[in-house]
Amino acid sequence: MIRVYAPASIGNFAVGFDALGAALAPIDGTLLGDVVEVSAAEQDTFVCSGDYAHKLPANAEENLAYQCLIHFKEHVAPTMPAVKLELKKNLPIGSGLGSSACSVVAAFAALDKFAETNLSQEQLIELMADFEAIVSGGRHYDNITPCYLGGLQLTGELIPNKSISLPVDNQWYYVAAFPGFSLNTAKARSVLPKQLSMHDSVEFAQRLSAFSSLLLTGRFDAALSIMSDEIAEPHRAPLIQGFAEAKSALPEFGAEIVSISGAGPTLFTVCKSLEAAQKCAAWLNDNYINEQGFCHICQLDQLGTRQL
Ligand SMILES: Nc1ncnc2c1ncn2[C@@H]1O[C@H](COP(=O)(O)OP(=O)(O)OP(=O)(O)O)[C@@H](O)[C@H]1O
Ligand SMILES: N[C@@H](CCO)C(=O)O
Repeated sequence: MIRVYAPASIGNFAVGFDALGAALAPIDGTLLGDVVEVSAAEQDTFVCSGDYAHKLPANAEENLAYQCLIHFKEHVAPTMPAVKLELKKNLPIGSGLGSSACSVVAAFAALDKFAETNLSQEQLIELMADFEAIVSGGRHYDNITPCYLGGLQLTGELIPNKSISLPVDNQWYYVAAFPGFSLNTAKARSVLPKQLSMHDSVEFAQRLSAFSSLLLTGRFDAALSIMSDEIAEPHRAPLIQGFAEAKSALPEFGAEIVSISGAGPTLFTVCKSLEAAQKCAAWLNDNYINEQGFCHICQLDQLGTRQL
């Protein structure tokens, strides 16, 4: 049997709309992500279990992990014998934590291992991005590649091998707070402007290229000083109850950056010490999340998708 874990991720990472994403590892060792198990069976079987299974359509055909299995059998490994594929759905849907990417990445990585198809990294990433595009209302890689490869990834169609890994300060801590309600990614994309002015396009290019270069040359504080989301956050913040209040309250507790993870409603902070992250997490627990929400202090998951 093959068992694969794929981690949650922060899409956009503030400065890189659709182009920069980071995989998350809670520092308490919690596995914040989906697990897919593939084993031999008499006939193809799909099982969806886990804390958030009941939030997905009851019909297997509408489940992305099952769709990955069908696609894999039809187009990648037609001679693969029958399997049982179980998705343990541990991430909330529409959370901004790359939940659909997690299922897709875990499913294709597990199937590739089980069938020994040895797809190249780029082939797998393309396949994963095709499926992510089905539900999110746009083809973007910023959950797929960090989830698959780990770390912080500068990623997209134009980029050689689809992704370049960027370093971060290993003293940075990230607080990820899911408030407990969902925000559909396609809806959160529909509120964005369809076009950017010349000024905004140039500024976006400058910010992302400078941020990446500063990280690559180890100038981490300078990178933080220009880390802000001028593209998506202003349009999405009004959709997320409590975000504006959190954004103005958290710097007092040591948050260097407060922004939206992916399409939201998960909020993330970057903090330069564990103590600051703990204070931010305490505030978020008291003020941002409801009974269905959760909050984790994280560092980056450098391993990405792996066999358990
Ligand atoms: N295995 C799956 N995991 C997540 N969503 C799935 C899955 N299978 C089908 N879906 C459907 O795909 C849609 C995912 O919606 P959406 O893109 O808003 O969520 P998301 O990927 O969880 O968001 P985010 O990337 O912000 O975490 C939902 O309609 C959900 O029912
Ligand atoms: N970059 C995507 C991530 C979706 O999780 C967006 O912001 O819409």
